[in-house]
Amino acid sequence: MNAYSGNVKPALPDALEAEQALLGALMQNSDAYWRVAAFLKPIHFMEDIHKRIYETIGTMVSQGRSANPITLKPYLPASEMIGGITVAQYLVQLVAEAVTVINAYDYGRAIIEVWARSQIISQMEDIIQMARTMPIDMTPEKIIAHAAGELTRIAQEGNERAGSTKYGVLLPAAVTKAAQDSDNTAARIPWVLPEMSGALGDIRRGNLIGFMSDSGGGKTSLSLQQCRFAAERGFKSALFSIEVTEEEAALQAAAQSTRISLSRIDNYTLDTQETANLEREIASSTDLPFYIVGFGECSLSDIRIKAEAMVKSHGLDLIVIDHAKMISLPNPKDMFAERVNALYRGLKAIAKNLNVAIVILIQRNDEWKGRWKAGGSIRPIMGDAYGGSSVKQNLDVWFSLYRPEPLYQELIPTMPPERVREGELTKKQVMLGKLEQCRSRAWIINHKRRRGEPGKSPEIRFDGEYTQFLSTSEQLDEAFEGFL
Ligand SMILES: Nc1ncnc2c1ncn2[C@@H]1O[C@H](COP(=O)(O)OP(=O)(O)OP(=O)(O)O)[C@@H](O)[C@H]1O
Repeated sequence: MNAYSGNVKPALPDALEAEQALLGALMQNSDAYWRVAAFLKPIHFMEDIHKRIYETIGTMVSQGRSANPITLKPYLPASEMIGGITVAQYLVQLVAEAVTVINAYDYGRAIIEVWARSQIISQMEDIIQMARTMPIDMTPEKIIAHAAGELTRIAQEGNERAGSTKYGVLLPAAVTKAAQDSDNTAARIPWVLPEMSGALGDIRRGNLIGFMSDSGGGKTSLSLQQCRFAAERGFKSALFSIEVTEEEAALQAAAQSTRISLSRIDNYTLDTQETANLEREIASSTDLPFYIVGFGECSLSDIRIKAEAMVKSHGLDLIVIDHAKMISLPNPKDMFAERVNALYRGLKAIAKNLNVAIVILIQRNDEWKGRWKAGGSIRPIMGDAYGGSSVKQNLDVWFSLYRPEPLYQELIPTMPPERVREGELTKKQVMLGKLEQCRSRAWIINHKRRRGEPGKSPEIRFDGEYTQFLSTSEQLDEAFEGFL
């Protein structure tokens, strides 16, 4: 291929072809990006236009979009000329001449090796120059230290690029990091309720956490509590609210922390004491790093842009997104399940790239009603998720908030009258008994925990007046679990 010869240094001629072959392969099959993404960065490319193309491909693929000459064109200087053709024509040519996507990893390795060689050469030229001229503020020791530092930097890229560091090299670093993290309380964000930390472990940066419940189950309520709780401990937290307005969310958070009835705040029918408490809450929340970000209908890339801007401007530790069903799905031509998976993959990529924890709220579907009619349990299972249980693979932690009270309240009026023998209870009476048993009770059901034991289902409390979840030390015992 000779459409674009660029300014490759004669001593290192092979990078250009590898760069072209890799970009062509990535535009043929965007999934191949993940074979190189862990070690290859735009700066490793020699050609400036290749850096831009690779960076743009990375952004699009991370958002779950496919990257090809058509979709990339608006983000590149398409009409600019290179080697006698436009950038748009060059993209098409790269795809047409791509040999295979199977070798994407090898092309990536070839690119970074040429990068490392050129870095070594240029560092050595600087060192030689420094040793020859010996500037006034330099000593041989300083030159050696500088050279060692630069070579170590290049070598570290080498380790990363291999993507296959030896166990014996990796282990000491992993042990040191685990020890540092265990001492470093700033590395992990605690859950608002100790029962949740016990069942789910602390919240870790870079993780994508799925939080499922029925509509009205309490996702928004618990999320507001969580964000405020984390912010009080210095973790910068944001609720990306797609469903409720910023003002509604703020009032609900205030009801929780002041324990003023939410309906009284909503209607502003407050007594003097409540007004004073609300004023105190306003004063004490001024410096709290708790952000409520209102969205209309939005896409994954809207979320990425907002999150990135917030990370850059004031830093961010935790983002809760309310909720998955409100985000428009990428890749309209694909099957539904594949599109939902692309959404979760994109969210995971944002969490990892920005080093923030993301909690995505997941609406539970109504399939439990069919199970109940067939005599089954109404407890949430993974298949109840919007998008199905396959979303599990992109989640580091996945739990349900199970609050049976509103579910029984919904079912009981639908039950037909029934004749029973004297002394026996109708099914409706049995259900009413269950409803009484689960008033103000809720459970955290752990579906998946990448690091730790799954399977715990601790009980918590819900106080509807303030839409506030509270701690309890009780566990869901076997007998009660069967009963529900
Ligand atoms: N402004 C309010 N006034 C009174 N009760 C409220 C208010 N907002 C929420 N609630 C109640 O709090 C409970 C939990 O609601 P929440 O909005 O947290 O659930 P959710 O899981 O986020 O629901 P959805 O998915 O439908 O948004 C529900 O029973 C709801 O009726």
